Amino acid sequence: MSLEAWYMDSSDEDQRKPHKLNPNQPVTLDELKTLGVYYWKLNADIYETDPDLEQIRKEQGYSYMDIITIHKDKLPNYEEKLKMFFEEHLHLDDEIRYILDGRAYFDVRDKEDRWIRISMSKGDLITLPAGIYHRFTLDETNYTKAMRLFVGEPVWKAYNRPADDFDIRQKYLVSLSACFFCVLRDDSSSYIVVRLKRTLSWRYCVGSCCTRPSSWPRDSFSRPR
Ligand SMILES: CSCCC(=O)/C(O)=C/O
Ligand SMILES: [Fe+2]
Ligand code: NI
Repeated sequence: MSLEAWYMDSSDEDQRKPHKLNPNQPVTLDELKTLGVYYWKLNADIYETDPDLEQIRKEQGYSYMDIITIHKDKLPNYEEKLKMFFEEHLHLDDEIRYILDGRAYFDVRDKEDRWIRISMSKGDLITLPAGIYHRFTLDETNYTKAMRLFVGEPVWKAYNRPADDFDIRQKYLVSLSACFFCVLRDDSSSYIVVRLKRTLSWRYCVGSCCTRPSSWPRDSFSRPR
């Protein structure tokens, strides 16, 4: 099964509840991709030897890895950390998390500043771009075990909102706007537009709109660095 995401209600009830709207307003992987959020499904039963995970780590340069267990009996300063994780914040680097067991929610802001809740369970690997406002919470099962990946030495520092003056935040906002060729591409599938897109946009666009080379599978969410 694929990952599930939805727009959140605005109730102050327990953060661990799903907080779906009524009726539910789902968010697709393609919509998440336009925010710079990428997703892979892996086999977490074989994470120690998984060639697919190895390939992602190699391609994306995720040289650092550790495992965090978030449970009241396992994580020192559990309550304090959960509170910190649920404060709206950004990081200067991508946040890459692979759920090995249990469940959790990542909430991200969309372009209109609405909260999207991403439900993560065993086998889900997600990347949140540097500069995106987000937060994390356990769900009502109160347990998850996650692999944390990082390019180079990890920097865990979180900057709580407001952090709009940070360069990384401004860069992220720029990356949200689609380039001319991508707008053209989405409006037309004619041969000439597809050719234009292939020859120009991937080379020059800095946006999250055109980050997938044609050789990559349609359902792959990998992106070149
Ligand atoms: C599943 S790891 C804990 C959450 C975290 O590290 C973080 O930065 C949330 O935004
Ligand atoms: Fe683009
Ligand atoms: Ni974070």
